[in-house]
Amino acid sequence: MTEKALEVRHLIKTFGGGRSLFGGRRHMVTAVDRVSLALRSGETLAVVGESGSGKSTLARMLVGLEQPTAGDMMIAGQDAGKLRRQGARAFGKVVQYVFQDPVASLNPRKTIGEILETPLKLLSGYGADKRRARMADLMDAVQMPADTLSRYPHEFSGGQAQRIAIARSLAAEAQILILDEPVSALDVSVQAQVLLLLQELKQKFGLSYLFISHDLAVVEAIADRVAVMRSGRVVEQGPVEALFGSPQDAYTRQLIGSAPRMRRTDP
Ligand SMILES: Nc1ncnc2c1ncn2[C@@H]1O[C@H](COP(=O)(O)OP(=O)(O)OP(=O)(O)O)[C@@H](O)[C@H]1O
Repeated sequence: MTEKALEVRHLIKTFGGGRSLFGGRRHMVTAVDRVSLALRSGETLAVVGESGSGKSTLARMLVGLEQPTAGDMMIAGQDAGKLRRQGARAFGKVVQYVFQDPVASLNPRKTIGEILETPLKLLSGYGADKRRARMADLMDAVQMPADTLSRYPHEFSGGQAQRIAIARSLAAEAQILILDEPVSALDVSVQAQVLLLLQELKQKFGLSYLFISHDLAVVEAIADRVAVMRSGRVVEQGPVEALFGSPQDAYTRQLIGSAPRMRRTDP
């Protein structure tokens, strides 16, 4: 893999503008405003900021759920748009997205085995026996029992469901994960366990994480570097110790000042 897992340059996304049905001007929102940042291979880059600062829009553009208004996006050294045009298979083998609400992200009508089967069929090209073995390995990797595969999403707690969603994101053997508030819906004690699991998986499989969060305690526990967003802009970025130790920007200082702390979860 190239040195940079992800890179965006001067990325802009505006919503609205133009004329409404009734002829009035629609209010324009610049959700992402000339953002430049890079996720290096093997690191966790946290993007942090209050609600509405543009974090999710940034993540959604990277995986093609939103189209940028302007700017460049590179994924594993390739233009993101070009990579996506190669199809879901090519794209899914490079980058995966993990959602905030794990239970809602799993199809309630399918067993966990069926849920994992879909990306394995689409992305791995393995036969049935190999797929079964791979599913058992994935459950093992996320520390869930093998009988998980025959059960349904509603049978699991939020933390267990997020482990399963993480297993699904690993099925394609993509090395870049975009984690959009992956522990925000979980209790604090469960958050710590899932963060520890993410750290272990990152080391084991050589993953790179773009970790979106509004929670500085979580970010301090998991990130190598942090980018702070406010009103669509990156106001400060740097290594986690430097950013928390001596924040340069007034807004970063204010965010840190009002946040509870959490211990780091290095395995
Ligand atoms: N589809 C959309 N149409 C119009 N405005 C949007 C759309 N999506 C996001 N926005 C606006 O863009 C801005 C950034 O939103 P975004 O969801 O990216 O922020 P966020 O930091 O992820 O917040 P949250 O943590 O609440 O999700 C907000 O002002 C939001 O209202």
